[in-house]
Amino acid sequence: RDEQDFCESKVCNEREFKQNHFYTNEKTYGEIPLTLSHRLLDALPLDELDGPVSRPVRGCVFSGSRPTPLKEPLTLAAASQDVLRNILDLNESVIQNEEFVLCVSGGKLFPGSIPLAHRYGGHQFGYWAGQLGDGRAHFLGEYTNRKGERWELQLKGSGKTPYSRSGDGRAVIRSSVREFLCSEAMHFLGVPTSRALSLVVSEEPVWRDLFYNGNVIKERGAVVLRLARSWFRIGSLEILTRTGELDVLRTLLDFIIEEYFKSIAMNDPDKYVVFFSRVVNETAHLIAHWMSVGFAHGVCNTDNFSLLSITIDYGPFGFMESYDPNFVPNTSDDEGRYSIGAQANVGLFNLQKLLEALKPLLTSDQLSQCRQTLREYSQTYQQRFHELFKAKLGFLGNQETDSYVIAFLLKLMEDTGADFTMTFRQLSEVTMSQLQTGSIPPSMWALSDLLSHEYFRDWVQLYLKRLSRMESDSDAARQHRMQGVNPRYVLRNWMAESAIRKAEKNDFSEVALLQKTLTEPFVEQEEAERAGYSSKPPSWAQQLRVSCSS
Ligand SMILES: Nc1ncnc2c1ncn2[C@@H]1O[C@H](COP(=O)(O)OP(=O)(O)OP(=O)(O)O)[C@@H](O)[C@H]1O
Repeated sequence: RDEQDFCESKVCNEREFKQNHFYTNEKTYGEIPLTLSHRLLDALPLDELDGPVSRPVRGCVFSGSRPTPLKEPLTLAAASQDVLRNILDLNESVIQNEEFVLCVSGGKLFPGSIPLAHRYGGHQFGYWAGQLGDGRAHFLGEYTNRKGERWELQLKGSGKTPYSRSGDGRAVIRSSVREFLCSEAMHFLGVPTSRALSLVVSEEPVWRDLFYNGNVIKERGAVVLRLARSWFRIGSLEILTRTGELDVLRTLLDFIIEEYFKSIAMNDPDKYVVFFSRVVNETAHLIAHWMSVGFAHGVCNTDNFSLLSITIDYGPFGFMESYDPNFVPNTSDDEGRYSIGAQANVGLFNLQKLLEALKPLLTSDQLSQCRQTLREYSQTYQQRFHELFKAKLGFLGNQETDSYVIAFLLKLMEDTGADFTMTFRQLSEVTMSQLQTGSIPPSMWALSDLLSHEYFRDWVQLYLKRLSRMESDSDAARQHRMQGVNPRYVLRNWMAESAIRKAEKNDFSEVALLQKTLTEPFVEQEEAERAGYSSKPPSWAQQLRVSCSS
C-alpha cells in the first residue's frame, strides 16, 4: 500500500508534463542543427514530470527524467564520423562547437528533445530481478534522417532517473571507452548493433568497487551518446506482464509491431505469433553472428536482449582469443552461465521469457504455435552458424562433409588453443600450395600453433579436397572471399585496456587509432600492424581481468 500511495502521489497528468518540458526547457536547447521528435511519447503512457527519485513505477513505459550535467571541464574524447555524416546528416565540423559537447553529454538538450527514462524489468542470471529500467541512461528523442531512417538517441552515464535504485546514474571512462569502441567495431564487422556518436569524459568523480571486494577507487565519469533503431528489450514487455498491466502491454506491443515490424499487418489476428517468430529467428541469427566473430556478450540477461535483435549494452564483453567454448569474458560469471559456448542456449532461455511475457495476449492455439517456433530455434541457429562458418572457410555451395570439416577444425583449435580470429584470417591469407606442403610462414602464428596438432595434416587434406571441388574457383578468389568475412582486427581486451589506460590520463590517441582501425577490420593497415593489433597478444594480456562494475 505504501508503495502504491508513493506512486500515486507522484503521478501527474501527461499534458502538464509535456508542457513543462516543452516550455520551460527551451532555454536549455542547444544550437546544434539536429531537431528531435517524439513519436514514442505521443503513443505510449508516460509517468511523471520531475526528478530522479528512485521508486517503483506503474502504468507507464517512460518516465520524464532530465540528464544531470557532468562536472566540467568536459573533453570530447571521440566521435564517429560515420554516425555524424551518414546517420545524423551532420557536418563533421560540428564537433568543434562547444554546444555539441554539451548536447552529447547532457549539459544541454538538442532542439525538440524531451528526455525520458524507459521502464523495464528483466531476468538476470536466470532469476526475475523486478523493476530495472534506464538507471543511468536518458532517451533524448528520435531523428529521421535524409534516407528516411529513424534513429533513437540515448545518453548513457547521464545521471540518476527513477530507475537508478542505489546507483549513482554514472558510467566511468573505462566502460564508456569500451562501449563506444565496441559498438562501432561491431557495426563495421557487419553485426547488428547499437551505434555510438560520441564519448565525452569529465572531471566528475565516480566511485567504483572494481572487483566487488571492498576496494573502492575514484574514477571519472563519462557519457556516451548512443543510437539504435529501437532500445526496447525483452524486459520492456516482461515487466508489464509481471505486474499485470495488460493494457499497457498490449499498447506497447502494438506500437513496437507497427513501428519496427512494418511487414506485419496490424489487422492480422496472428500478429503476435508472427512477431514472436521474427524475434526468435533474428535472435538465433544474431547469436550465430556473434559466434562467427568470437564475440562473448558477457551479460545475456533479458534486459540486455533487444526486441529488434541488435547487440545492446556493451559491458563486460570480450572477443575470444584462444579458441575455447567455455570462454567467459569477465570475472563475475564463475559458473560460466554466459560463456561464449552457452550463448545460444541462453538466447533460448531469454526467448522463453519473452513468450511468457506475451502469453496473456495469446489464445491457446497461438501459444502452441509459438512453442513450436521455439522448438525450431535450435535448428535456425545451427543453420545460420553453419552458413557463416562455411563462408569463413571459403566454401561455395553445399557438401555433405561441410559440418564435419568445420567441427574438426574447431576441435583442433580447442586442443591447441589457437587464436580464433587469426586462425580464420590466416587461412584466408595462406595459399593452397603453402597448405599442401605445410610450408606455413612463421608470421602466420595462429596457423603455426595448429600445425603442432597431430591431426592438422588430416584436416588440411579434407579442406583442400573440399576446395578443389569448386572447379571454377581460383585461390585468389577464395582468399578475397574469405578476407571479406574474416577480420584481421577485433577489439581484443588488451587493446581496449591499453587505450583506456591512456584515456584515463587524457591521452585519446589510442582510442582514435583503434576507432580508425576497427572501421576497416577486414583491411590490413600499416599503423595497426605497427601497434601489434594482429600479432600474438602480449604476455600481460593473460593477466587482464574485466570487471562488471562500470
Ligand atoms: N551506476 C548506475 N546507476 C544507476 N543505475 C545503474 C547503474 N549501473 C547500472 N544500472 C542499472 O542496472 C541495470 C542493469 O545494469 P546493466 O549494466 O546491465 O545496464 P547498463 O549498462 O547500465 O544499461 P544498458 O543496458 O542500457 O546499456 C540497468 O537497469 C541499469 O540502468
